[in-house]
Amino acid sequence: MVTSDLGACEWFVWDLRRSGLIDRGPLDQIVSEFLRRNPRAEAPALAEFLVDQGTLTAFQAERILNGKSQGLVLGPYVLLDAIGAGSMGQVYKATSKNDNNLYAVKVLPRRSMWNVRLARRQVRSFSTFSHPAVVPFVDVGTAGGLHYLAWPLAEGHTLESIVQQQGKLEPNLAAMYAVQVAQGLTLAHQNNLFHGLVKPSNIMIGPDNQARILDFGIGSLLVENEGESLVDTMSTANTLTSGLDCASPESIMEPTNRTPAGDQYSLGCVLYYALTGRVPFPEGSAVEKMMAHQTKTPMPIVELAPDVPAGLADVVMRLMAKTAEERFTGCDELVEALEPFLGDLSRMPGGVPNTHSGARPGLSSGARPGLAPRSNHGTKVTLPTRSGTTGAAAADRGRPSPAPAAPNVRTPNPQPARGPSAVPSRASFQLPGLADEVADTGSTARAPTTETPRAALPKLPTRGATTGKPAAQPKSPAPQLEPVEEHEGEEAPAWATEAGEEKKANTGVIIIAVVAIVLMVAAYFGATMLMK
Ligand SMILES: Nc1ncnc2c1ncn2[C@@H]1O[C@H](COP(=O)(O)OP(=O)(O)OP(=O)(O)O)[C@@H](O)[C@H]1O
Repeated sequence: MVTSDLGACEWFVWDLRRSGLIDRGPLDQIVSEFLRRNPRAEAPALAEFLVDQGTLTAFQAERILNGKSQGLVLGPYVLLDAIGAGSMGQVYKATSKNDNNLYAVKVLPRRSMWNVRLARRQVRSFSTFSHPAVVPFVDVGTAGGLHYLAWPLAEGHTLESIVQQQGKLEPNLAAMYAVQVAQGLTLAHQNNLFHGLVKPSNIMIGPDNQARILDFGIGSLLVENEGESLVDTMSTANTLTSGLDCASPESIMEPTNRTPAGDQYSLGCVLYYALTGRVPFPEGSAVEKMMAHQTKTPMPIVELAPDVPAGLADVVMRLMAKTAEERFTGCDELVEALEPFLGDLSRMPGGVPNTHSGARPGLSSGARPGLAPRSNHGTKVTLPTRSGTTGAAAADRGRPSPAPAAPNVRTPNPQPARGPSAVPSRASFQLPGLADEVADTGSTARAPTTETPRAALPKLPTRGATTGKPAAQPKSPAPQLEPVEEHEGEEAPAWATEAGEEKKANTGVIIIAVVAIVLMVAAYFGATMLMK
């Protein structure tokens, strides 16, 4: 097809070709067929047609209509949708051309400092073991000036969102999730990997009721130091601040001091949150929270949740001991300590996962072929085998439904048709119903996740609405990285650099705030020491 045949759709088709989403032959075939039947069609109509018949996802179509055709293919990953924005960057749902599995791909803003060699070493570490509770860090790369990290896509809802919506959990359910996480951590620790950022938003509860630890690998990379860290200091500061509610005292004093014992402390905070519906130190500024982790005892669990067994509350307090020596000798000992509180889990909706199974039903990508079998890591808990999976929670995270795609079209399309669009302009186009769903990488707003909509959350046993304060403080918008390193010869996708200028001013303020926080903490402890 020659360009002149494309009419008003010309720019869109050119951008689509440039995006790399679809091979040119099949694309031209589909477009010429569409224009033969709709000779006066504008770009939005063509985009809608491509979405309807499964060639593009709504996310991809909107990007291209808005002139953001680059960066939709990163290495082997074809971005399908935006999942959410964290402190380091934007996370996308993607499919890999290598294996057609679904992945969560975290894209760092352009020019952020990067040490791919260290990250690749991390990836190799995760290839040596496998556990149902560990979502492994499987890939890193750089494409089109952007750095990306990949994990298999985990289905379900984060523990944070479940507690925010449904309130504190039944003690035995909270204990079960803690056991699952502790089992995963045990194996990771045995493989010389710690997490470093354990918190409720990093625990995904699958439709099979299996807890899965997200973001494995990031914490280690933040503390790696071979002259340069993985990411620039702004990214590190953002990530550390976002994890403050569950940060261990020692990691607050020295951010590179992240250890298995620190993971225990953080898991203690997570368990406290699940049992009470609030984090241990919900009040105050970042500095006050940092000090509270150092010096204060959280409100007793029994005051917030009288039905939590005293022994279980004791386990949480031991996990949250101020010094590493006072905590458990390891997460395997923790599993043993939690075992008596599992109670009768067989009546749980959706059943209970068989924690001894190597299968990973809630991971979209499944187990990686060639992984070593899961080692015996001293787990003594035997939970009843689950009788069935509700599956409801997986609805919007599932694989793309087979689409009537054109032959040889590379990208499967999981998006249903969204109805007619009346918005003709390239600059403002948004497919109906998606107006606020997609955030730019450069945006400071936290985009919604692809979690099942709140109304459709699986009904987990809880103890009614949370009393007192809200279950979790709404997170402040994630500040973005200041570009610190120019990668010569790499073309930056437009969508990755937009709004960068606007954020430079904010970054300066954030740096000053971080420095001020550190100085205040130092001054506080200096004064305390002097008074003693
Ligand atoms: N492997 C994964 N599978 C499914 N969803 C994921 C995966 N990893 C991350 N997500 C989701 O992507 C979104 C953004 O994650 P990200 O880790 O960047 O931010 P966060 O954990 O919410 O915050 P922070 O960056 O402060 O830790 C979250 O909703 C998270 O649940």
